[in-house]
Amino acid sequence: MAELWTQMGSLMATIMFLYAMLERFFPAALRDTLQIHTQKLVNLLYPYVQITFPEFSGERLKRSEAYTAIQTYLSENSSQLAKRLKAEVVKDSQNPLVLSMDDDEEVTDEFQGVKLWWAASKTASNPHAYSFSYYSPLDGKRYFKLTFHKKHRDLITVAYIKHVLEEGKEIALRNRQRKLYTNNPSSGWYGYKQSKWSHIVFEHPATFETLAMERTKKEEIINDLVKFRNGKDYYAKIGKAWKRGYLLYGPPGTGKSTMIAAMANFMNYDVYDLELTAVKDNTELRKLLIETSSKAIIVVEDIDCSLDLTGQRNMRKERSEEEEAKDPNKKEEEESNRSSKVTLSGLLNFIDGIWSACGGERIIIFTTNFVDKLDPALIRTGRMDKHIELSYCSFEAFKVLAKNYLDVDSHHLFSRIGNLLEVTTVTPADVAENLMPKCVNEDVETCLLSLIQALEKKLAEEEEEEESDDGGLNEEKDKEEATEQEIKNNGHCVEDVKGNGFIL
Ligand SMILES: Nc1ncnc2c1ncn2[C@@H]1O[C@H](COP(=O)(O)OP(=O)(O)OP(=O)(O)O)[C@@H](O)[C@H]1O
Ligand SMILES: [Mg+2]
Repeated sequence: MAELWTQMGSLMATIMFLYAMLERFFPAALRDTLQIHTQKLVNLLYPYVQITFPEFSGERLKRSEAYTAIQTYLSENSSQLAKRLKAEVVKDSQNPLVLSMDDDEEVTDEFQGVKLWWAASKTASNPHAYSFSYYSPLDGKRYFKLTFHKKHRDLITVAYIKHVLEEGKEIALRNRQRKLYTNNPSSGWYGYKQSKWSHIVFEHPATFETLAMERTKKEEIINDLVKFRNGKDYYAKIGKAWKRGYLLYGPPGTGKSTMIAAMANFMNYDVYDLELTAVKDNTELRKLLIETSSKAIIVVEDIDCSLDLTGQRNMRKERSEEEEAKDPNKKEEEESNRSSKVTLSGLLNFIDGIWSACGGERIIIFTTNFVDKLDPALIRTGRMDKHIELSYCSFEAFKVLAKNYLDVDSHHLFSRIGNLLEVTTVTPADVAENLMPKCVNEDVETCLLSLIQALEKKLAEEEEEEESDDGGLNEEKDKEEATEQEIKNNGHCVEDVKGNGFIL
């Protein structure tokens, strides 16, 4: 291919030279005719179209998104074909060292049976140019050049370039280092380089495989997520924003937070852990939403506690004057807290208002220990599309934990554990804690026996509790019977303020 270009190049140069000569020595009328014929000759001899994609574009010399996407696409798809590669350290990537083709290198690609050529090039640098900018427009600029036969013009300019840009962005997203974000208090939003969200690298190891849960339930959730991920066109067709809400509910330690991590890992999404109590008002909530990216899970943990802000504020009002005199700054701070209010309607707007559609491909998850406490408006279908209950440890869930912690699929103690799990209410967190070897040499049997011991203890406690509850009931019953008897014997009975019956 390179040789072909060289030959073509010299031929073109010759034609151009002849054309310049003719232009100089021939009259205008003849020149026009010659120009038309020269162009025809050029088209005949050079049937290729070239498109260049410069690295920097626009007045502010912003790095072109198209260039970055093409570079990523070519690194993944064609870099193994290139003979000369360059290695670059890329920030925020899972694989920090990325290989791409070097300057003046060339690779081929194929699209729907059509062959195309990509070349990485750089314009000659101007030694006399002087600019304050590191990427001077006058200096050597990098660009990609795409060459293809003119008969495929429509296919390439529309479908192929779209495919390359989309694929490039998709690869970059796949290879990126995922982040766990948390919202900053708004007092810090306006400082130098301060943003609304702070982040760290998201590295939670939970997966659906390690999640202790019934297999059918797990599969149902996975299928739901897959359907959502592939549903871009479907959501567009039905005119619905591309987002989905999950409500995870259940007692503490049943795996709600673990499931969120497993979902994020499965979907390859970032996680935005929204601390509602740090959000001043509905406007701030909206601003936070706008600054989330797509392919993200927005989480509000313990939604029942987060929304109960008014109660907390009323309590603050009751600070004594003495305390305020001691610390006037604190008073100011509390005043500002008092003025902060995220309302239920603000939260509902956050979930499915008009702004919530920006960005797309987002999952919103609420967690709670007390599903009955939530306002029905918050969790109605359409808002929280799927309600998932995480409950006490079943035998099936135990088997997943045994595999995770002890690497065993079966054991003669399993049936005893199964029987105990049927009659006790113990969380996967408790089971996991007991399965964890306490010392280096602890074997499987010892760990399982320690779990059995813990389960038996829990069962005994529950039985004792039940008995004492029954005892209480019986006591009450006896009291009632005695009162009735007294009435029969002596006359009327009224209750005092403490509820103790006494006889008139
Ligand atoms: N279903 C589960 N599968 C695997 N591990 C679990 C599961 N449930 C709990 N665990 C273990 O217990 C620990 C606590 O679980 P997790 O934080 O997910 O519970 P939670 O339901 O979010 O509790 P809370 O309501 O208190 O926030 C986890 O670190 C994990 O090791
Ligand atoms: Mg949790």
